[in-house]
Amino acid sequence: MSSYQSINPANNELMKSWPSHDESAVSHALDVADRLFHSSWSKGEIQPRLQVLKKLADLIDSRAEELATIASKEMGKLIGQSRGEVKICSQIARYYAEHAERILQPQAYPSELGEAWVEYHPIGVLVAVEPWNFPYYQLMRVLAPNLALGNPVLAKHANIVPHCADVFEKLVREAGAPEGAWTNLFISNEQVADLIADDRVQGVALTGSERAGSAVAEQAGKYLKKSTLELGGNDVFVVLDDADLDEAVRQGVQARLSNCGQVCTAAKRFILHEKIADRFISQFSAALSSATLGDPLDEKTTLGPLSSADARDRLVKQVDEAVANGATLVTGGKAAEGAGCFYQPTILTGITPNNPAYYQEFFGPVAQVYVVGDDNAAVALANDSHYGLGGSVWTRDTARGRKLASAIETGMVFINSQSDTSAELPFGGVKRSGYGRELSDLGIKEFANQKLVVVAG
Ligand SMILES: NC(=O)C1=CN([C@@H]2O[C@H](COP(=O)(O)OP(=O)(O)OC[C@H]3O[C@@H](n4cnc5c(N)ncnc54)[C@H](O)[C@@H]3O)[C@@H](O)[C@H]2O)C=CC1
Ligand SMILES: CCCCCC(=O)O
Repeated sequence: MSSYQSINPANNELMKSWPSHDESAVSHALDVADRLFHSSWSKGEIQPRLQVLKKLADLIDSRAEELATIASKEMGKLIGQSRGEVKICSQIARYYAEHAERILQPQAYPSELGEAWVEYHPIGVLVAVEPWNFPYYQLMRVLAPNLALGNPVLAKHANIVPHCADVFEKLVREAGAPEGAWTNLFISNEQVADLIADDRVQGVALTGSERAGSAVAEQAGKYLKKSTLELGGNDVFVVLDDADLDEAVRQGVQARLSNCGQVCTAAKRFILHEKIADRFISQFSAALSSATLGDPLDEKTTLGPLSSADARDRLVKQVDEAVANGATLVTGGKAAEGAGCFYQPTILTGITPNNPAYYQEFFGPVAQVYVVGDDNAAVALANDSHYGLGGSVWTRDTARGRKLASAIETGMVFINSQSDTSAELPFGGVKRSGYGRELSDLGIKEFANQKLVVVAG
């Protein structure tokens, strides 16, 4: 039985099983990608590659509804949120089409040795290992900068979103990219490891769990290949005593329930100043528990299913364990009745450091709520985490917000906005949230040979 299956998590319907790629198919894909890297496509003028990105952005826009529906059916994202994901994918393609040539211009380095500059060259074939939660965006974050730079990519997508993986590859080819520029492979973890070990592969980008990140980074390290990791997060949503409470509640609900909470930068730990905590919890709980669970294709639905039965079962176990270890359930706390992988929006309070939940990421509609007495306590709690991805701070005093943003040990902090992403801004974290940055000028240089050239003076 193929390990790549399209199963609708809203009703558990098996829509399609996808055949895996065997050794000869993988070997062929690597041969073609490596030949492409050594061709004028990768090493020549950038503009032909940027034209492909422009065309890709237009194609995505023209097929947005079809693409959004495929994603919502395959991993349960609300149709409106899938439309938003498709939109940002064309934004990323367009951003690099318009800015990559400028970003990759040689950079002068004044030096006593003579005229010196750094050039940016592609390094070769990359492997991309990506998760199901943003089935197109996670692929585009690797494709767009590396197609602009000239690195061919072999992509291994999550096993539960093969239709998204397949349609993405077809779009890239339809946009004019040659065979080998982006190749989707329905392969096993072992086949990924073999690819990373191959001399023709120069790097690997992964987004996913710590478990996957650790395994892939270990293999990359063993074979001295560059890697970037974007892993889990346990991001804080800090509400200070002078915050616009209604706006903080409104965005807090979105930040926890969007994509059924399956977002690495979702608000997961709500840290509330004691002066506003009761009001926030009351409004937040009322709003969360009024979510409309249902088919993600129904515009009236405000909370879809988790991505799979496994994801739902993991969350059930995690919340039960948190309560068994002393957490208080304010609302929710159970899988929803009926078919599909639904889970009730949930709030947990009273989580003490000796509760396993204290350091755990809840990858679903489960909010951990903590109450603190001042800003220093908020920062100390925020930083008491194995993760360091994103976070947000809510206050009417921007200087106060800036101070906390700088003190919180993560890769990204938003003030008076839930975490977000945009092509021109770097994305990534520290600690066990991984390393490296995607998007922006930083993302396109992660897998570039930043070559120094010096003309002796
Ligand atoms: N940072 C993020 O955006 C995401 C984080 N996650 C985290 O991962 C957890 C579990 O979600 P999963 O879908 O199971 O993520 P996962 O980490 O298992 O899957 C991510 C990708 O890595 C691949 N993978 C897993 N183990 C691998 C290995 N040993 N070698 C090569 N490839 C491997 C998977 O097939 C998939 O393509 C979530 O609870 C969440 O904590 C999941 C999705 C996105
Ligand atoms: C809109 C936010 C995108 C987050 C992508 C992630 O979960 O890795």
